[in-house]
Amino acid sequence: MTAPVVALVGNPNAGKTSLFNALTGARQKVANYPGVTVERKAGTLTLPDGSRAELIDLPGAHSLEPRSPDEEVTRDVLVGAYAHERVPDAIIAVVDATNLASQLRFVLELKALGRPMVVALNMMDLAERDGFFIDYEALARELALPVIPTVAVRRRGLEAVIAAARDALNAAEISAIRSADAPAMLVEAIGDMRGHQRQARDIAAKVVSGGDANQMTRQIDRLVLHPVSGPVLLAVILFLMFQAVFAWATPFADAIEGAIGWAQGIVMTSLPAGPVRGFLTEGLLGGVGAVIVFLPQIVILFAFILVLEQSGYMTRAAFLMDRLMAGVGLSGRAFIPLLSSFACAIPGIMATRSIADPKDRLTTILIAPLMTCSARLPVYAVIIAAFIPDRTVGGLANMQGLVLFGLYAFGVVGALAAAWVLRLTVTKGAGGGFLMEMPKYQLPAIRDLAIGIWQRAWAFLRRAGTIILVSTMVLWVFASYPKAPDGVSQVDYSIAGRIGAGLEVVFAPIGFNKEISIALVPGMAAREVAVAALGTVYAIDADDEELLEVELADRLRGAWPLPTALAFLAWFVFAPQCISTFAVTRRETNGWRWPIFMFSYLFVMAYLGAGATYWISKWALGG
Ligand SMILES: Nc1nc2c(ncn2[C@@H]2O[C@H](COP(=O)(O)OP(=O)(O)OP(=O)(O)O)[C@@H](O)[C@H]2O)c(=O)[nH]1
Ligand SMILES: [Mg+2]
Repeated sequence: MTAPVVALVGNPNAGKTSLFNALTGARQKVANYPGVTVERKAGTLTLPDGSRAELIDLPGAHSLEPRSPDEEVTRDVLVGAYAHERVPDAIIAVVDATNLASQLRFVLELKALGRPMVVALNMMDLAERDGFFIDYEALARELALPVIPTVAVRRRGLEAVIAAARDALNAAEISAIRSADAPAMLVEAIGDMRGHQRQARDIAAKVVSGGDANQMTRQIDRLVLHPVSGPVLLAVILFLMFQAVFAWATPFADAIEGAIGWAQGIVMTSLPAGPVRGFLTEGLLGGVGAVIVFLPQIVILFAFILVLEQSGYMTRAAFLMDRLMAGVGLSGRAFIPLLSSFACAIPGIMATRSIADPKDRLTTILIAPLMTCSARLPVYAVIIAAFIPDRTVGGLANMQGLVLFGLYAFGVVGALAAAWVLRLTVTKGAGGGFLMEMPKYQLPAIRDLAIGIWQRAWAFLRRAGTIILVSTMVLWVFASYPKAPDGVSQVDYSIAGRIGAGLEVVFAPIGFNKEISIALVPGMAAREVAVAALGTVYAIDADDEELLEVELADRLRGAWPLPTALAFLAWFVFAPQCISTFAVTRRETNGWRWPIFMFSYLFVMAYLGAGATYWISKWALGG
């Protein structure tokens, strides 16, 4: 017999994924805002008798009538709309105990599907904190379902949930359920929306007493959402974040840099000159090493983002930005996907599945790459370190941090401008309103934070060890051969140099030299590769001593005029993203049309942006 399938279903942000992770040992993304999970995820649940079940985590939904692509997934899984997938044999309905009154309706709807079901009354700790008293035994009687109080993040109530799920599976004649006509049950389940609503209200009135939903949350929000103090607070938080990225990272980055230099020294003294030594010092340590130096900055940036996500602040930021976003025809819903794009555009584009309106969603997908993904941080950081003085301005702000903040801001402004134009042309249509429940505030759990940071750091290092390493290796070969005769620059003479010379024709008008033109190509594989590529290209043309003594930033400072450096930064603010972004755009929009459009418009924006930066700064500097 195949293992039975159990699905976790419930309203957004009720704690389904937290429960899923606790029950299966998975580490799927959990965050304190609705719409985190947008696809079906499966794991294995071990039942008390040692047998196994497949546990499925689903996107949050409000009902079986989907309002957005992610809610559609939930409905389709429940009714078995996917040919290759079995209808779940049992449902664990996850309910946020502090929002029982509004979430019970969905539970009643699910119950009408006629599948064996267990209710996990989650977030009981918060219900207690807010002074609710919930008579869950009475609730079980009213629903005629087992109700288990749980605290997913403290692993409370897990055994009871598993036991109840097993009982539900055992009691049911599974084969009979499997053959039941799920779509017909669905029609019936949705049919009685009004009745469910009334019944939900009646039940909640009977079993919930006391409690002031979210009193603390309301008090904090008075400050955080205030028309004046709200935006000020948001600006302060963002300012601190970018300052910290430079200020706190420096000692760690210096240590990593030191270690790389030390390793280069060892390789040089212990290996004879030749391709192996060349690759190790110029490609691996000079190239990939130049990227790894930015690990501390990535970690700091993510620590900030994770704390903001977990605390519940992110949705408030979305709310504060809503006016601005509505002004360019975006819905407030677009905020979270755009915010995720600061990590990487790929999860950002996936997160647009929680946007109901198709044109709204398409616009958000198209502008997501303009949000500065973390892969661009190394690019910005190396140029800033080389060209922007490490000075304090106005007594408290570090200039490098300010410039970094400015670059992120440019990306956002570019995105808003692009959205505005798109909304008037290609994705014309009415914008949606702001429909998003505000999550309760919570202190982030240290363990979750640590896991989140570790996952990001590890993902970065893995990229360095795979895609960045391979691209750098290829580039090193192309830039090292054929061998140049004495007195001729190796890079100029190499294959990469000749390709670069060809590209330079295109890029010279915006101030780019041959080395930059070479670096842009592998930079398409992953942004950081541009840094690795510059590291490698300049290392190949440096002699041994120079390689050991001079850091990449200093080498760039010697080689580039300031307008070129600024144009290079501007290019990366707008430039078409990596190949993976186009691949995911193709998947989410079902075709090549939109990814090609995306590439083209970003290319034009980057070219014009970099060109304008180059010529204006050249003129301003009197060149
Ligand atoms: N205090 C407390 N917090 C919880 C509990 N369960 C989940 N959380 C928190 O609630 C937030 C939402 O949890 P998720 O597991 O992402 O919720 P979800 O139902 O999967 O949300 P979507 O995927 O957006 O539908 C996170 O910040 C969790 O840390 C709980 O029992 N008690
Ligand atoms: Mg989830």
